[in-house]
Amino acid sequence: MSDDLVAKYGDARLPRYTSYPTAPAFSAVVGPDEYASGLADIGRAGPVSVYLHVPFCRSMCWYCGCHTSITRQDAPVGEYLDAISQEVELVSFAAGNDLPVKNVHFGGGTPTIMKPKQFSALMAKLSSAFALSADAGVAVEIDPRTLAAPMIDAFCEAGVDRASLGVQSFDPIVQAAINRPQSFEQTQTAVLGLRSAGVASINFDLIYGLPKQTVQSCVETVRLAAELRPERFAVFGYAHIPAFKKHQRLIDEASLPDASKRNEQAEAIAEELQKAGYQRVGLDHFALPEDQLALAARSGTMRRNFQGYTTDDCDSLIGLGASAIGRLPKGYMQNHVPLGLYAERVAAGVLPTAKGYLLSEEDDLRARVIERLMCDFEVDLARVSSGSGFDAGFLVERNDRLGDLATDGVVTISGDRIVVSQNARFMVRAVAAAFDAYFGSHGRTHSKAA
Ligand SMILES: C=Cc1c2[nH]c(c1C)Cc1[nH]c(c(CCC(=O)O)c1C)Cc1[nH]c(c(C)c1CCC(=O)O)Cc1[nH]c(c(C)c1C=C)C2
Ligand SMILES: C[C@H]1O[C@@H](n2cnc3c(N)ncnc32)[C@H](O)[C@@H]1O
Ligand code: MET
Ligand code: SF4
Repeated sequence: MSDDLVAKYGDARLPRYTSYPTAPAFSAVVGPDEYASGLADIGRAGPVSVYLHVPFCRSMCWYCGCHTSITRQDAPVGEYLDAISQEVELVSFAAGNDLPVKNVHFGGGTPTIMKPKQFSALMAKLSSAFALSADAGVAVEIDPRTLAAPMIDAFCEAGVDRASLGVQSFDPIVQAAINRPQSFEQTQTAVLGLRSAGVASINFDLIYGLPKQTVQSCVETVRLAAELRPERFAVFGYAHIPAFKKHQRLIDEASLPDASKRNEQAEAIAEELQKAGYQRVGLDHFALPEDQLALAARSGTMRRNFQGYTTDDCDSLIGLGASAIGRLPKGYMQNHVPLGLYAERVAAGVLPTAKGYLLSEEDDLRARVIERLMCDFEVDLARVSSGSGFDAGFLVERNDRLGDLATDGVVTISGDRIVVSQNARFMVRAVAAAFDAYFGSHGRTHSKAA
């Protein structure tokens, strides 16, 4: 790929397409009533997944783009868990209390900030409020610095089978520049503990493009991380959005690598992971060849949702907790972000839905096209549109952005198939954007995250 094309499509401020339309399109058209009616309809649509957001951490990582707040005390966490428990009741009431649940995902913030008893109580609450299947998948995002042995026992008891650990970088110079000291031993202890509890799939999150990060530093982090043999890696480009995330102002912008250095780091990480036996999956994930995600990627059954790439095949996702996003067949819904407002709504017996988006049939078709592109780097428009009442050909006609991408060799279009060129895969978000009817219309810039 020429440098010109990299500059034209690779460095654009493009969404990561964990949903279509993307979150900036959400508005107050979806509120508690709309959500309740959607919940009343899903009982018959097959099993659902549940995402629970735990928006607390013990200390602030300066790069963090997640919805979280810092607390040294335990009381705010306990009060929040009471609220989430009430929300479970409200959702269960609206959906009918026999809603089949196949997957549970605890994200954050830092779910491991909960006491083991609090975690077990929350799992018990889910079991009583929903028809939680005995072999339900349970995944937890973990900060290795706050994972203690009793919590691992509670995970074992609850059937946790997947864990995602925040690693980011093992380089002490980078760690100091992002306020996230974390020794190799802390991460290793967490991995060994989780393995002995039978957790079958472990993911590490890594970030490149951090302050003071170099290619060499990235490569060393990967070498150390690969020694611990997690099944998967998710590798994010640092998204610097100080206008939204005030604490990112603590990061010295002069020490941030520029776009070409970021690309070099991303490539070096990919190369090192592949040398260590990991396969590239989607835009930014890597997995051991026998891992479920790698299998799903090879068979074209991988999915993309708010948690990134996934093997979760449920059509609906119930989001619980402040800022949590859910998806029902008719659209997306997001809960209030401020903790006080969230808790107040729930205490008043009202679903804490703040905003969302109702999908038109055309949106639904575009969402499926974009999901296949992000997962498979190709899409068969005829296959995706079959049964939708649309001839997806209209997505290609008069599509100037797609035409440009084809002229530039980023994609090839043959009949109904659109294929992203092998050496242009890192530009897949630009291809997805060519199918995004709202691209550029929300007046918000997305991150430079590659
Ligand atoms: C696990 C941590 C999370 C990451 N993103 C989210 C969570 C819970 C969810 C989220 N973060 C933002 C939004 C947009 C709406 C808002 O209320 O601000 C949502 C739904 C803010 C945000 N985070 C990133 C960016 C670029 C933005 C805002 C700008 C935009 O909408 O594009 C970057 C970012 N956050 C996470 C990752 C992995 C990531 C970039 C690679 C984690
Ligand atoms: C959930 C995961 O998201 C990643 N993460 C959190 N904040 C950012 C950001 N600003 N840019 C890129 N990645 C981020 C971390 O790797 C974390 O572990
Ligand atoms: N908070 C955890 C960590 O940073 C999990 C990933 S970030 C939501 O380690
Ligand atoms: S990266 Fe994880 S631990 Fe750090 S502030 Fe964000 S949510 Fe908390």
